[in-house]
Amino acid sequence: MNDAEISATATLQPIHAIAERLGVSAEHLIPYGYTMAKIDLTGLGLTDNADVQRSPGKVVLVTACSPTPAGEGKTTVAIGLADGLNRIGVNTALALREPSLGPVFGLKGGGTGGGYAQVVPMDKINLHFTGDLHAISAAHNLLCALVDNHIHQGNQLGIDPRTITIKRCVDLNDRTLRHTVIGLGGRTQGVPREDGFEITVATETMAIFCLATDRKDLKQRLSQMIIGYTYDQKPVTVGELGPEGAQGAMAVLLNDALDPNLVQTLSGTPALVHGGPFANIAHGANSVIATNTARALADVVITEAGFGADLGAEKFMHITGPAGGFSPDAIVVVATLRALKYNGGVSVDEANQVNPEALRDGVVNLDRHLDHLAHYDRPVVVAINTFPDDTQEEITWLIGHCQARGVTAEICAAWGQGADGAEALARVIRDQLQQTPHQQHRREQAEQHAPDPLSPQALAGLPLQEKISVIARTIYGADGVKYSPAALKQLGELAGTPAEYLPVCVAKTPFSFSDDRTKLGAPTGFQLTIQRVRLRAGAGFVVVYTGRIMTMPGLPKHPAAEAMDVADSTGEILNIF
Ligand SMILES: Nc1ncnc2c1ncn2[C@@H]1O[C@H](COP(=O)(O)OP(=O)(O)O)[C@@H](O)[C@H]1O
Ligand SMILES: O=COP(=O)(O)O
Ligand SMILES: [Mg+2]
Repeated sequence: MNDAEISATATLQPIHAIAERLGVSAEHLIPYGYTMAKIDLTGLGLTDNADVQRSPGKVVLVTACSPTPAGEGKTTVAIGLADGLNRIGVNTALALREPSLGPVFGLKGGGTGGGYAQVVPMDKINLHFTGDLHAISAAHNLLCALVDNHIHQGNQLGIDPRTITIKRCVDLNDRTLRHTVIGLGGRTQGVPREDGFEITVATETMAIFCLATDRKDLKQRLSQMIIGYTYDQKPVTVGELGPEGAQGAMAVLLNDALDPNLVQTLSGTPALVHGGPFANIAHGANSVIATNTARALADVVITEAGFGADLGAEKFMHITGPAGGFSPDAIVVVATLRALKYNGGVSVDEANQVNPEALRDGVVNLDRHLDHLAHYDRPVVVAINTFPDDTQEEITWLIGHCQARGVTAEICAAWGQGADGAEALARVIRDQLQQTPHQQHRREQAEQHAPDPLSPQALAGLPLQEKISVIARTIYGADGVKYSPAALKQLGELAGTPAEYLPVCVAKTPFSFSDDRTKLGAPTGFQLTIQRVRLRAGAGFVVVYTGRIMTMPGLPKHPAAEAMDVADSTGEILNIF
């Protein structure tokens, strides 16, 4: 059976039974059908972030080596690991991102795991779910409309239309919308200007939705969003649009979405699935509201950061965690034989074949990710996500390679076997968590030692260009950083302002440590090229765009949409994966 058939034929528990596993009674649920709900944080008294910090659960971050275009199974392993931990008696919940329709109808497919390690009902979660992505798109597009209306109605703020920094959004891949001209048709049609679209998950509204700790913080962050600059180059914020700003109206559209979504895995593990930025063009983790709600309700929270550790895990450490007040108590790095062989120089199609030489050549990619993660002084475990074609010899070799460098490696067969396939990994993680000092103790320890250059506190103290240099050299293996004239000008405008010490969010290809997607493995002798820089004052970070990265993906030659359909008689969704 395929993922959708496994999901459709599974017996799901009523969502109130899943909530009860977290100690949440039905009165604090906002049902979306029988098997999905939002948790009513206000009713539950969990709206104040401080409530969470009292007795928080431990956090396990799932990251990966550099992936093939199909992805290497972080979501799948995260789900399997959570099922495995519950199976061995550890009270565990998941905190994951919700899928974007871009990949669902494009190349990669859904974001609900796979095989017997899925959050379900997979078709509903991958499509409209509880409407959050639509709400975020509407809130962001309302802001864009209010900005152009302000200019049309006399432009009292003196906004220079050529400097508007926000673009309209849609939660789809559509390259033809990257560059548009709006306001055509004469005096009553608005003021003509260049515009374009970003995919919703790349917008600052999505980033703010995922980094806000509560409703008040959400509105504060929204009000700080910079929408453009005046003719004398002063920043204009959302808070200046209209007498009270536009953040209130945006929050109205986001109000219902802000409560985290609750669903279940095929094994009945509670899963909070909420917010969805990608990790190549945004910060790549689910909402801190979902992670902190899960921390308040479970002993262990398994969460995932997108793409490889050079992207999602780095941003989790330096953006998501500090915003949410948490950091990982353990880190799981998903590795697959196919991804390592792909990094060893074979094509995606050949990567599933036995090829010890390519495996040996490509394992340098995993080694560089492990070198990076060692800087965070957390237990790191390699989870080998096994595929049907994998051979025991190559798996044994990889386990031995990891052990030789002092890193525990364990097989995860959750895709094919569900919780059964993740019990061994779950026992390894349980034992690691029992050994690691909890977050508070670790903070005390950190204060006694000189911080690692990649530690959140050390990196936070550096100005932007030094931050970029540390990340490029220490994580990516670059010899240095090259800036375009535009990037240097934009950095110059931020120098001397509070933005100069904000975290950086690197927008980069996920396939290479460099900004050239063809340089696989562990490339050396390269410069990281920064094309442009954008302040996201509401999200509280500065996005640095490298290489040719785009914030509106295109559809592939044969998008997944081509095979999709609905069964006439039953309305069943067909060929979604
Ligand atoms: N062990 C496996 N065997 C076969 N397919 C897998 C396996 N692990 C993951 N997949 C499939 O690979 C794709 C990517 O998995 P996913 O968990 O979304 O990866 P990531 O979160 O790293 O992008 C999904 O279609 C999933 O069903
Ligand atoms: O942002 C990317 O997420 P995945 O790596 O889970 O596809
Ligand atoms: Mg994923």
